[in-house]
Amino acid sequence: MKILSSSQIRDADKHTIENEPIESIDLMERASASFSKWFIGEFPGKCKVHVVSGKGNNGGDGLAVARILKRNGYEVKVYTTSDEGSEDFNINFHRLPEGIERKVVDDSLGSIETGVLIDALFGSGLDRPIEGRYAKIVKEINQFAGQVVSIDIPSGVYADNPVDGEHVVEATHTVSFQLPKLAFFMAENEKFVGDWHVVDIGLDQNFIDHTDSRIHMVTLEDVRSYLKKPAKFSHKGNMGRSMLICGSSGKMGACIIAARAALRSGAGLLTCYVPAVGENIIQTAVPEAMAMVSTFQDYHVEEANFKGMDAVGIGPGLGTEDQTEMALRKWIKQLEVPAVIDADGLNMISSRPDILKHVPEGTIFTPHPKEFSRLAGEAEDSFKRLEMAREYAKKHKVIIVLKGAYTAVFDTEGSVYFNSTGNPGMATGGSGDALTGIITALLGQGYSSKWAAIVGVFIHGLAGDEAAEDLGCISMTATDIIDYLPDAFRHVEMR
Ligand SMILES: NC(=O)C1=CN([C@@H]2O[C@H](COP(=O)(O)OP(=O)(O)OC[C@H]3O[C@@H](n4cnc5c(N)ncnc54)[C@H](OP(=O)(O)O)[C@@H]3O)[C@@H](O)[C@H]2O)[C@@H](O)CC1
Ligand SMILES: Nc1ncnc2c1ncn2[C@@H]1O[C@H](COP(=O)(O)OP(=O)(O)O)[C@@H](O)[C@H]1O
Ligand SMILES: [K+]
Repeated sequence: MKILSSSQIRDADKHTIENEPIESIDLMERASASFSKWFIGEFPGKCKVHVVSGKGNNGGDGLAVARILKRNGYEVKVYTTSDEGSEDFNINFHRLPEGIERKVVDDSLGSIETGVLIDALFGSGLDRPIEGRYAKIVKEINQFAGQVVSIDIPSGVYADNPVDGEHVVEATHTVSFQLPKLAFFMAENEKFVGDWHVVDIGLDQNFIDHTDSRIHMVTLEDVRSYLKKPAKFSHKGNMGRSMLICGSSGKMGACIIAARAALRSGAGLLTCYVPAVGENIIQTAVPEAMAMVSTFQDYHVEEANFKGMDAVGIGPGLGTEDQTEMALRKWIKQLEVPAVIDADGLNMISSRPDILKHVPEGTIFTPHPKEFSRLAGEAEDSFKRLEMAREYAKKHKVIIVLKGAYTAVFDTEGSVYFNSTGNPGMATGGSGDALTGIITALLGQGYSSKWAAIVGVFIHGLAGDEAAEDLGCISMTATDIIDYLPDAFRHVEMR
């Protein structure tokens, strides 16, 4: 699914009006009906609804929603900041039926104690920080004890840019029209956006498909169409010979997690290259994997032999000893197969950036934001980090998997793919190691680097979601994510 900017959505809006054709007021009615349908599903008890409308089209949506909800049996009160506004606002203002209490407010809504509040103050037309009387209204909205539902976008949030004002609505839910907005994927907007939902308002899909956007959200359908089905005559030798270079004294757990995740992701033959301390551990904990053992006891020093491998994963539990760093340099120089580099592997590259020039094109880096800032520098906000990661991936010809609540995969051409699975239960030690194992296994099975990363991240999050459903976010561990990988793969395979 594409993510379009505000101006691209406005173009889609205009195009739909001219080509469907549909009157602008009827498109507003369709959007408001879609919102109302969502609202009625979410709040089936006919609660009291307070609709706060600004004078633009977002406010116009609010007025139409007020009318539709009233018709559906809700007790509705409307607060407008003006009795006149955009053309479609005016039409909907006059369409408000009897029985809806209405109030034109200056800087205060008055006391609102119960019910649900709908925020239709500002939408995608916001072009400056909220101040003055509007700021006071936003303050009151945020003091309201009940749930707040924002139409299209919380008032004060920009779709494509960081928030720049102090006064921003903190919604419980945001119901966005047609597509999600880039702002929803940014960590600092979580408290404004709340849970977000998308409702279809029938904008021209063909126009959207032909609109040039390099920002995507990965859906189940995308992953389904890229998931490789094992061939009938496949055998362990052609399901990928993968190697994980991992482990050091005290960090063998990372290696076990990555190895188990790789095996649950279809790795045909898996070899774990470990320091001597890890031999018994890995052979006992993961009997399906072969062990290649370095001569040194506690950490990696040796040159690994990648001969016959289809894919390599480097990083889980490696540590950052000087000798391991020298070994990493050698491994990278002799890499001839697709590789994923994680954790300490990335930290060593950060401290010795000259290693970067030896990293083959298409290698996957999987940093969390802290590791990314070590690689590329601190970012002021998530929007800037997105641009930095995009530039980094293009410049160094690597795939960046920037991990977080919405993990983003950046390809070498400047496109970014936001993941749509996963949950806070995955914020637990070892879940990144599981991801490295999954991606290594997919690389070994012949997925391109880009799709190994996109599919791997999606499956990893989906396994986390399945685990959370049974075990809850608080108790689940990285091992649980691995245990639910079979469910996740089956879920994607199901047609
Ligand atoms: N295709 C779609 O997605 C569809 C979209 N639709 C809906 O339209 C919404 C966009 O509507 P919109 O363009 O009228 O903008 P909106 O946000 O209501 O603002 C209006 C005015 O507010 C003002 N203003 C701005 N900032 C301000 C500030 N800080 N403080 C004070 N005032 C400020 C500014 O006027 P100014 O004061 O500058 O003259 C601006 O013109 C969209 O979010 C969705 O809900 C649907 O109806 C149909 C299909
Ligand atoms: N709140 C969250 N929602 C969804 N996924 C998350 C969340 N927090 C963490 N994750 C996922 O869990 C993994 C954590 O990886 P990482 O930070 O490397 O942890 P570790 O080093 O402990 O393995 C990433 O894939 C990340 O996307
Ligand atoms: K709004």
